[in-house]
Amino acid sequence: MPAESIAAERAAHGAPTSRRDLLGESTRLLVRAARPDKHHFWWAVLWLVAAAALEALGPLIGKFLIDHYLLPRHAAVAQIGALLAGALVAGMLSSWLRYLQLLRLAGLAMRSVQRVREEVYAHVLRLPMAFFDRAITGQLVSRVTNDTEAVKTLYVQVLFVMLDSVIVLVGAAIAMLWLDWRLMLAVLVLLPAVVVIVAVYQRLSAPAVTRTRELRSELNAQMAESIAGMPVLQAANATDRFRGRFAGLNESHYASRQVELRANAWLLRPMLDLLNVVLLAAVIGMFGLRIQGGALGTIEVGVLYAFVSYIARVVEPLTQITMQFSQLQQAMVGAARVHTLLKEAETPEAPPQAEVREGGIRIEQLTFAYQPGRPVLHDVDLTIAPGSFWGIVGHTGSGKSTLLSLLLRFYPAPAGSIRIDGAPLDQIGEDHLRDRVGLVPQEPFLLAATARENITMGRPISEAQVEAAARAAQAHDFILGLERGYDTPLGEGGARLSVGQKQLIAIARALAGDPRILFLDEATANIDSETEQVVQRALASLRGKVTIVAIAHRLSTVREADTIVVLNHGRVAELGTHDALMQVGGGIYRRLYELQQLEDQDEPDGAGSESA
Ligand SMILES: Nc1ncnc2c1ncn2[C@@H]1O[C@H](COP(=O)(O)OP(=O)(O)OP(=O)(O)O)[C@@H](O)[C@H]1O
Repeated sequence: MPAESIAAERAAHGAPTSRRDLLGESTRLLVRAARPDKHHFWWAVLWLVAAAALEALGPLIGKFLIDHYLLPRHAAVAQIGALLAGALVAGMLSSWLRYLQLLRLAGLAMRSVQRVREEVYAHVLRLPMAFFDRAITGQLVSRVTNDTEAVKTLYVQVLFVMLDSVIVLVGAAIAMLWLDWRLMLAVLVLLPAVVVIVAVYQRLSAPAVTRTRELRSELNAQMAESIAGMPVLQAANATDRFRGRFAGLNESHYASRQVELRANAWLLRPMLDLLNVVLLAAVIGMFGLRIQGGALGTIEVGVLYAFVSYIARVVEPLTQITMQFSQLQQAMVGAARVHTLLKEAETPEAPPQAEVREGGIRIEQLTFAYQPGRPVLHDVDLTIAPGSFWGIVGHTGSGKSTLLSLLLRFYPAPAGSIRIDGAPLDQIGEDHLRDRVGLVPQEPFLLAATARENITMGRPISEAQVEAAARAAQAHDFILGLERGYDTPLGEGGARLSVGQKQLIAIARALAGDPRILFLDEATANIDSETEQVVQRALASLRGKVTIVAIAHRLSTVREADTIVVLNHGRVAELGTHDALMQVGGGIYRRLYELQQLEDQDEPDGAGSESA
């Protein structure tokens, strides 16, 4: 990604804050994830409508009983019995339909969330490295887990409660309209009051809801960071400070939740209860006026009964809808954050036009900047022949890792500045490139899995290939020495192995894909001299078969290289074999080498890590 767009992305990072954005983005996410299950949705709506209609029958039957049998004192047992049985059957049928719709909607909600979670994870795996420069692991994890869980709440609230409430509301409104449209108007006129209550509530609590969510993901982030850096944290005696910081965050989270809850407790429930009373008073008041005017016929007592029942049915769903608002808002914030993450541009996939065949690399006029106007590599020109062994050395910050990242296409280099076997790097298909190019990073990243799984990394690699790679990496013997050989679980992060052994597994993994090019990023920085020699032997055995580009702080690792590049402030300062570079009087390489020799004399154990 060009430096400009990295900066632009950085500026654009973060969840949307305006309410319209939240609603729009959350809805888009919900609809998209639920689309494959839309037939379930429509069935559920159908069941709900039928259930609401059956439910609306209850008060109507009640009205009929009062008007036709109770008030006229007409004891027609059979008819009354039939009406009561009808009400019972309608009630049972309605419950059964609700059960059916619940099954459909719950299934839809869970499958949709499953889809969202998988999509988010797959998306994160395809994001460019520039994204991870600014991403905070804990927050990212929080998006994939907590925020997708919040999306489920959204489905549950929107689909179960809201949909149900709206349909019951419409059913009751139709029944009231049929009974007495003037009374129905009196009830409806008061309904906008609910909209006002909800709007005021939202305005008061929305910032607190967003902040609560942010604080929760900060809590997660701090927890993740602390666990990852526990040895440093304890050694630096920083636990008290971290505990204090965590407590501070936790307190802010509590305060923010309090603001939300207060808005809920002071505004929502009391106002809605008040509304209920006002509605009842309005209906009863209208009846009172009619009595005074002498306009009340006996037949209207049944209507009064039905209205009082319906008002309860109207107010309950409204209460439900508004009471859910706090959770709904949290869920919307979560969904919008998931949506924002999904909008992050993925690494553009090159249409596979070219292939890595022999592993020759040509770098031409390569200039690269992470931030606009601050290049960290300048006019780098290198031609690396297939099968050759190159070392890259230089002071800290001279651009070695950046060069490697560009060669690995973790960041896009300017068009045409890097070619592999004559083809521009960006024209090589992603899968093919990753198959043909292996990386051994400085920190060997091992999965909590067996030695074999750590080498194959899920690729379809035969047992023979795994063993051949392990042999080439000089890892075969120590793996056989483990109690279950290749099937020995290595513990989390390879906890059971020494740093050197982990590094050899990482080399075996890189070789198992049968790469044409192998990059090593300070692969010997954390191992002792003895293990370094093992790595050197492994590299020597690959000479002529695989192009090797190794960044090394330890110059002994690349001493035997065909060519050593010395980078200085992002420029190629020196280039040649070890012997040639040692001849350069006052040269950087020679100074670095002599310095290291002095250090090695002071510290004969080298890096001093455990031996492999
Ligand atoms: N992701 C990044 N975003 C912004 N600047 C970066 C990034 N990575 C490295 N830099 C900057 O680029 C310059 C070169 O860094 P690079 O990591 O390539 O050096 P290096 O030679 O590998 O150093 P070291 O030996 O310490 O690993 C440094 O000034 C560094 O601050």
